[in-house]
Amino acid sequence: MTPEPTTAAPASAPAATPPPVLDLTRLTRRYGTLTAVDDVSLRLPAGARHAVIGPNGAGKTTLLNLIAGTDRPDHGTIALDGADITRTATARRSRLGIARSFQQPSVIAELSVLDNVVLAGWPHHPKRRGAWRSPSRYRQHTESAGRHLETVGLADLARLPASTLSHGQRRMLDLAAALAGAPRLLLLDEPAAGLTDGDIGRLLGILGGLPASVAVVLVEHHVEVVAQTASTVTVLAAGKVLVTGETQEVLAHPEVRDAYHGTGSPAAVTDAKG
Ligand SMILES: Nc1ncnc2c1ncn2[C@@H]1O[C@H](COP(=O)(O)OP(=O)(O)OP(=O)(O)O)[C@@H](O)[C@H]1O
Repeated sequence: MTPEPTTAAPASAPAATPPPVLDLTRLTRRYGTLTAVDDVSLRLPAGARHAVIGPNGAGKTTLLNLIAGTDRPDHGTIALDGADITRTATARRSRLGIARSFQQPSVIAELSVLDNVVLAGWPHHPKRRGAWRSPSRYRQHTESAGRHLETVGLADLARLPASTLSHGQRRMLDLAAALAGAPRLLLLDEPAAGLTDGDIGRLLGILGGLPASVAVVLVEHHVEVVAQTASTVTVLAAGKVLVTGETQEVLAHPEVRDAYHGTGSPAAVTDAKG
């Protein structure tokens, strides 16, 4: 049931199959006697919309940390577009196209909303070293940051200090900052947590409008957000993959409902924490 990369090879001259954008092989992370991520394998094609769900403590954030490089596996490998990045530093992974948002938005409160996005995108600028000294490059970069703010609905607040934003707006700013590097792979850690219904509607619109070239790994307790955003899902339980498959199929499975919510009742799925 693991999603495989799609190919469009002509019958006469088979083209090389593109490597998965993300290929996790037997990833394991232990903390003392606890195995937080246990032998997890997953392959995602370019542009995938994949969710990772499971109960609290299942290992979802640890898995994102391993992919982003802020934590290291005890065993297993991670490949991005076919290149092994298991031992690649976090900053390099970021420049290779891995971006993430956090459970607690990583916003610099003293900077303006716009400058938060400018700063986040700066390491990805092809001529970043002398760019502050070039007004045209700075303008180009600032315009690009402005477009990301438009994407997340914060363009009108660009000049305000980020400290003035509500929790929901900070989450959107965190998302704009993650998009600033034009990522190949976007890791989202509970983007709907603490959002109002209105903010969740906005978030769904933003996630639905992400470029097809960006693959998304979404860790989320809010089942509606998972159902509307992800076409495939992995369920983690105690660090292990319980199942990977099509979202509707996986969410409807009684065993998943049991493992995820401790009950097989359908109501518990739609009333999921979020
Ligand atoms: N740095 C750490 N040191 C020790 N134990 C850790 C560390 N990070 C995570 N853990 C443990 O690993 C397990 C998995 O944690 P993780 O945060 O990945 O789960 P999760 O599925 O993201 O949970 P939640 O849904 O509550 O965010 C938990 O038992 C947690 O206490």
